[in-house]
This record gives sequence, structure tokens and C-alpha cells, in this order.
Amino acid sequence: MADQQHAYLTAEQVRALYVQAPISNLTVVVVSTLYFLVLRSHLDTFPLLGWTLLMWLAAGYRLVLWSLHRKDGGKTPPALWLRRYRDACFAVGCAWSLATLFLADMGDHVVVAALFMLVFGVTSSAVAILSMHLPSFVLYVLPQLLILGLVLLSRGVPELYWLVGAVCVYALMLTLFARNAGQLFRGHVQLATQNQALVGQLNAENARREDVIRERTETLRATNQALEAEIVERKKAEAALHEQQRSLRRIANHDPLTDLPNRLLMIDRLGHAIRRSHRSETGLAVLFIDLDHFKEVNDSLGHTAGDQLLKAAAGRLVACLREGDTVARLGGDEFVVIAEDACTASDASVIASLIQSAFNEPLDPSLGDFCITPSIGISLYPQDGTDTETLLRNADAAMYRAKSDGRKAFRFYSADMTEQARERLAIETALRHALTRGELWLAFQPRHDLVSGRLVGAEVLVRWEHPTQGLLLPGRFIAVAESTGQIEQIGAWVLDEACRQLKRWEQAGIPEIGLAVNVSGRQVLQGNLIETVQAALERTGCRPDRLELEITEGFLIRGPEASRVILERIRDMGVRIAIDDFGTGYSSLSYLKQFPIGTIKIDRSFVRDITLDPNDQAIVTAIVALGRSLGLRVVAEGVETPEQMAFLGECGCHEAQGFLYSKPLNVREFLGYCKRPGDRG
Ligand SMILES: Nc1nc2c(ncn2[C@@H]2O[C@H](COP(=O)(O)O[C@H]3[C@@H](O)[C@H](n4cnc5c(=O)[nH]c(N)nc54)O[C@@H]3COP(=O)(O)O)[C@@H](O)[C@H]2O)c(=O)[nH]1
Repeated sequence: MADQQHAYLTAEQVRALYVQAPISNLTVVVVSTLYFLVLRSHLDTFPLLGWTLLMWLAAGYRLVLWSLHRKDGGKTPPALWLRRYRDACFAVGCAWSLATLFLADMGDHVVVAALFMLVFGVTSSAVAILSMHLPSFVLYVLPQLLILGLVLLSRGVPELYWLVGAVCVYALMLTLFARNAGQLFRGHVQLATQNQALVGQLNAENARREDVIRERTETLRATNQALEAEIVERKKAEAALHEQQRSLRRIANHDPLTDLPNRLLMIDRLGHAIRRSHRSETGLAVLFIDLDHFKEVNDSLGHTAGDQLLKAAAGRLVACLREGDTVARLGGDEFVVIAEDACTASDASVIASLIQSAFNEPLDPSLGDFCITPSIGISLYPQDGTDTETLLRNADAAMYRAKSDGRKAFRFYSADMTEQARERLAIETALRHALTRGELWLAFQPRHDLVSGRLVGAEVLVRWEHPTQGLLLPGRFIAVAESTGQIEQIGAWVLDEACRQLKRWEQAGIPEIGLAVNVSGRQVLQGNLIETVQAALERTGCRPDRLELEITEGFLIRGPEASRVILERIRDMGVRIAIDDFGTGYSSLSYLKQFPIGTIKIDRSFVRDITLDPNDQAIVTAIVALGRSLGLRVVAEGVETPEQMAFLGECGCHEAQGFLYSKPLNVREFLGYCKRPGDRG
């Protein structure tokens, strides 16, 4: 800082000295010329001219310096210019002092006056011009006053000593003035330097702050941009979250396959509908819909086709209902319709009929031209229930009644259905332990050859010795077992047990008889029937040709493809396949060609009135002819009278079973039946 200040001071001194140079040196030239003109008549011309020229030379030298300094443009250090100027001042000062040397001896007053004027004028003016650089001032003024003092002393006049003193005082005074002025100048320069430094610092600080501000502005802009981007991202995330919540709500409330409301939403809507009906004192209906035999269709066609059918069923339901009504899917093939707005029993039956008609056409022609029928149960608010649970439970019970009444029907809820539903639940619960507790047993209904009258076999019919209700026939529990899946276990046990009996009888020397075991559709499609039959045969060592499996015609019509393969594999093991309840189906008979069938069993319903009803006679005759022409054995069921037996024998039916021969017998009774003399080979 001090070096900087010193350099600045030097530069300022140089600037101040050189700026005065033209005026002061021209003044020197003019004054010396004027002196020459004034004094030339008083002095010798040549020394005077010499002095004047010397003055010009000295002044000229300073002017040359001034000019060089101007052109230098700051290349030469200021200290050098200062030294040069100082030396030039000394030269000019010495030149001035020469005037004192040769003017002092002049007795002429004018000359003396001019001399004093000159010395004092020149030296006093130097205060103003050279005070900023004391050495220059001193070197300029000192020679002049020193020579003057010495000249005055050399006169030897005592009064002049006082004058010498005055000159000394004057010299001192001038030097003090010059020093003070110089100090003022330096102070000024110092202040200027400090100001400049301060301004520099301020500028630097300003620049730094501007940099900081710029930096912070940049950071703010970047932060702003990041914030804006974050806001955009947040908005996007919020929108996505909103959408996700919406779709989660939708997923939570809708069935993903059909997009219909699910159980949760249906219960909510039913609650609302009940409250609305309560306020407006109107009625509403709940229709519980279950598609008949859908499980078998689903299993045989595959789940993709099953899904397609369910979607089509949902579409049919929605299409035939009013806009305000709710159609919901509970799962599987179960749907619920909530019909609001003053819905009475007659309105509900109209809706149920509409639904039934909507299913008259094949649901999805691309999957085949078969139709799926709905079984519908209806409960009404308020008479059948005033809360969601009761209304749904009662509609469900009514639907079960529609099923047990032969399906493809609708039924209104009645109080006895609750009892039926309770009983069904009790059966379901008790059935779980029936096998392990040994409560099931087999009955055997004999089957006879119609030509020879010989016992040729028996149909195996399961019985349940219920711990509290006593003997239960299959009609009480097989449907429940089928709907819960327990049929697979029960069916496997029946097969195993039948094979074991066959083996025992064979070992006991009982004439060659066969056993026909009922197999439900669910066993074929969902269970592992092939493995079950295989295992039963292997475990018991029973001959496969002694075993026959009875499959209902209804099942064969509904689920051809998958079951065909399974039954073929069983047939290939040597086990025969029989069609049970033949003639009750209403579809084409083409399945007779497709399936590995060995036996047709004419349904009891055709046999019952065979001696009275010509239609039944025609049907039975046709079935027998069809069976024989296809090379199948034909068995008539439910033969109760000798006339029926005679008619069947006449039209060529191979075998018969029914109460005429015997009711289903337990194993001991059946053994006795076998040992009757007439029945032995
Ligand atoms: N999946 C399985 N189903 C089985 C099994 N056991 C039986 N069933 C099915 O239950 C149905 C009813 O059987 P059931 O109550 O034993 O009735 C049989 C006979 O008692 C009855 N029958 C026989 N002869 C006559 C008669 O002359 N008149 C008359 N009114 N009824 C008679 O018919 C039933 C046998 O019929 P079908 O099976 O069509 O030959 C039964 O139909 C089976 O489907 C089982 O183990 N698994």
C-alpha cells in the first residue's frame, strides 16, 4: 500500500511539475529576454546576451523534457522524470543565480532593483510551481539566494549583513511555505490515493457483490427452475396418484373380468337402495342369478372361454335391465341384480323373464351354439327382509330352490327356503366327517338280462347313515357334495369300495357280475378320475371289464371335448362307459359317436308309462333301435312291472333294473340275492 502510495505520489508530482513546465519556462524565456532588453544599455551586451541565451538554453532544456515526457506515454518510470526535472531546476536556478553575480556590482539603481525583483520574483513564484517536490524547489531556489547572500556578504558593509539575514529568513520562509504546500499537495495526493484505493475497494466490493448477486441470481434461477420442475413432477405424481387411487377404488369396487360392481359395491348400493325405499315407502327386488352347469362348461371349454362366456353373460344382463338397476358379479357364475323404484313381485317376475329370454340365444356363438340358462332367486323388500344380508341370503335360498326344481327357472323366496338353506348347510358340515367316521355305505341295485332273466350286475348307489337323521339317500347330499367339491373324495371312495366288493365276490365264487358306479361331471373334469380309477383297480386287483362308469347324458352334452379324452383313457383301461338318464337331454345325438360309450341307460321317466303312453313307447323303441344299431348295450331303468319288462324285452332292450327285480340292497342282502337259485349261472 505504501509503495503504491509512493508511486502514485511520484506520478502526481511529475504530472504537476510537467504541467506547469510550458508556462513557467516560457515565462523564464520572456523574463530573461525582457531583462536583456532593459539591461542592455546598462551592461555589456555580450555577457548579458550570454546569460540570456543560457537562460533560454536552461528553459529550453526543460521544455524539451516536457515535450519528451508528453510523448513518453508512461513508458519511463515517473521517478526518472522527477530526477530529470529536479536536475533541470537546478540548472535553471544556477542560471538565474549567474544574473546576481554579474548584476550585483552595478552601481546602477535600476539594475540592483531589477536584480532584487528578479531574485525575489523568481524564487517566490517557485513556491507555487515547485513546492510539490521539495528537492526541485530547494535546488532551484537555493543557488539563487545563496549567491545573493554571498554577494551581499562579500561587500563587507555591516548594514548589508542585516540584508543577508533577511535573505536567510526569506529563504527559510520560502522553504517552509514550499514544504507546507508540498505537504498539502502530498496530503491531497494521499487523500486522492486513499480515495482511489477506497473507490477501487468499493468497486472491487461492488464487483464482488455483483458477482455474488449474479451467482445467487443464478442459483435462485436454477432453484426456481428445479422448483418449477419439481412442481411439474409433483403435479404429475399427484395426477398419477389420483389416477392410481381412482383405479384402486375401481379395482376395489369392481369385478376385473366383467367390470360390473363387485360384492362390496353391490352391498353398498343395496344398502342405499333399502334406505331410499324405506324413505319413499316403495319396494325393491334382489335377484340372485346363477348360471346352470357353468362350472362344467368352464372346465370343459377352458377358463379363457369361460371368461368370455361370463363377460357375455354380464353384457346380456346389463342390456336387459333399466339404467338405474344394479347388476353385480359376486364371483364365479353368480350375479345379483338390484331392481329399484317401486319394484313389486310382478315387476320382479317381468325382470326375471326378461333375463331368461336374454339367455335364449347362445352367449357366444364363436364358442358353440349351446345356451347357458340362468337359475334366478328373488327376494323382495320389505316383505322378505329389511337389511342387505337377509335380502341376499333369501334371494340365494330362492335361487337354490330354482336349481333343485330343475334349473332354468326363477323362484320367489318363501319362508320354508330358509329352513332348506339351513339344512343344506348342516348337510355340508356333517358330510365333511361322513367318510372318516364310516357313515357312508354302498347299496347295490340288481341288473338283469332281459332275455335270460339272469342277474348280470348291479348299480352302485351310495347311502349315508347320518348320526342324527338316520339313512339319507343321495338326493339329500350328492348335490351339496358336488357344489362343495366333496364329491371327488366321496366318488373315489365309492369306486374303491365297489372294486373291492367285485374282487371279494370273484374270490367267493359268485357268478360273474359287473358293477356300475355313478360318476358326477365334477369328478370327470376337476378330479383326477383316470388316476382314481387306475388306483382303485390296482389296489383291489379287480378286473376292469367288471366295472362300468355311469355318466349322465346332460354332462356329456355340456362338456364334450375335455371329458372325451378322459373317458377314452378310462375306456382304454378296459372299463366300460354308460350314459345315464338317456333321453332327458335335448341336444344332438352326435356325442354318441364322439364318446367311447358302451351302454345306454334309458331314463326311468320313459319307462314309467311305457305300457300306457304311445309316445314313451315310440321313444323307448327308438332308443333301443339306436343303441343296437350303434352296437351298444341298452339298459332300462325303473322297471316296476312285468308288463314294462315284457315290452322292453319285445323291443330288444338288453337289460333292465328296477323295483320289479329289487330295490337297492346292502352288501349282505345283495349277496343273498346273488345266491338265489334262479340267478346262478
Ligand atoms: N355321483 C354319484 N351319484 C350317485 C351315487 N349314488 C347315487 N347317486 C345318484 O343319486 C341318484 C339317486 O339315487 P337313489 O336315491 O339311490 O335312487 C336310485 C334308485 O333307488 C332309484 N330306483 C331304482 N329303481 C327304481 C324304480 O323301479 N322306481 C323308482 N321310483 N326308483 C328307482 O333310482 C336311482 C337310480 O337311478 P339311476 O342313477 O338313474 O340309475 C342316482 O340317480 C344317482 O345319480 C354315487 O355314488 N355317486
